[in-house]
Amino acid sequence: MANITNKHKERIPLLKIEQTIRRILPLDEEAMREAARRLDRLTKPPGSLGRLEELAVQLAGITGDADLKPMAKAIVVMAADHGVCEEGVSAFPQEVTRQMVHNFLAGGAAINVLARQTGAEVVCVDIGVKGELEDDRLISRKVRQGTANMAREAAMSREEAERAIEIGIELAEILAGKGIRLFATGEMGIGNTTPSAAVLSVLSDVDAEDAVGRGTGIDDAGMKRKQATIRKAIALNVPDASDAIDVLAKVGGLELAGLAGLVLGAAANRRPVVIDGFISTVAALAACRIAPAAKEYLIPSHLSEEKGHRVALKELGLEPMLSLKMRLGEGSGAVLAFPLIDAAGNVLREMATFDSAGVSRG
Ligand SMILES: O=C(O)c1ccc[n+]([C@@H]2O[C@H](COP(=O)([O-])O)[C@@H](O)[C@H]2O)c1
Ligand SMILES: Cc1cc2nc[nH]c2cc1C
Repeated sequence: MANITNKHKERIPLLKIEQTIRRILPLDEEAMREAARRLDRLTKPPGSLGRLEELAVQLAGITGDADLKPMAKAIVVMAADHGVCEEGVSAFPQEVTRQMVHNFLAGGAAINVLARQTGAEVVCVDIGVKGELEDDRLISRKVRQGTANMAREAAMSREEAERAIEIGIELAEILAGKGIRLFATGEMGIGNTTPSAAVLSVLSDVDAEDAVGRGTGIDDAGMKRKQATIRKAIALNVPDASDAIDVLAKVGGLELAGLAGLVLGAAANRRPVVIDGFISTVAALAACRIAPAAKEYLIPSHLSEEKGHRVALKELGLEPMLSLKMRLGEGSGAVLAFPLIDAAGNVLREMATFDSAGVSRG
């Protein structure tokens, strides 16, 4: 079992994580072969639909069924705060996290607009926002009131990181049980590009400079502070690169751990999960270090402008489908990939074959 030491085996949260890891199976090769055979009978030169064909084969492998059905979709937006904001690493104040949660719930954020356009549900989760949030439409799963400042101490305890992962797993299970067939990762957390860069730096063994970007738009002096803060946090906390849960706990964030759990839960339930920008991709990377088999369940969406995103995608071997100069987060890029994923299913389901249409093969 990947990255699980005996020392922690007795604990209940880890048992849940461990059970989930065991449930993540390789893709169904027979369903993939069947989808590929069908694609080759359709009225087009073989392979001419490129990425759409790859997507169709992957979806068949994930779901175990070459009859691709229309998919109910949900974007899970995990919101949390970051003690490291004390170091002056974001262009925006911390209270924007809570304010944006209200905006998500009221339906006024970019993710709400884009989700409506694709008929997808936005599920907003408080996994660690500072302050109280009372709203029936919010999924309240606060693990703690934001992380601690990782430049001074561990961002959270191992138990808290495990709890956040478990919350992500549980949400995937609940939503899958309610008929959701396609997941997307989304997040909101002022300051979260800093822990994301720290986690990436440790997991991919790259220098802070290559992992760090401007986030919400910090200036050059802020960039230098970000790099120095990440180096300091890593030197102080000494995260174990071979143990992604340790890395998430020491220099990560609650929404990062929650999204890692969502990826694991989606994969264990044989559901594809569309990965948004920088923060989401780092969370997916952590999930794949916990359970390498989860990788096959990931669908990349866009290339974020955030500098470290390329590094994180490369580490996962993922090639984004869109490049829109976006750097918003919230799941906005992932949702924009939904029509492409639907298109893959539609061509497999609806296109005529050479035989049925009376078209000659080459
Ligand atoms: O998804 C991305 O690639 C992305 C890139 C830059 C910023 N963000 C969003 O901006 C916030 C983090 O930026 P910062 O500067 O506060 O670390 C957080 O709420 C993210 O959703 C998101
Ligand atoms: C306004 C605002 C909206 C966001 N959405 C995701 N991250 C964000 C950061 C800010 C600052």
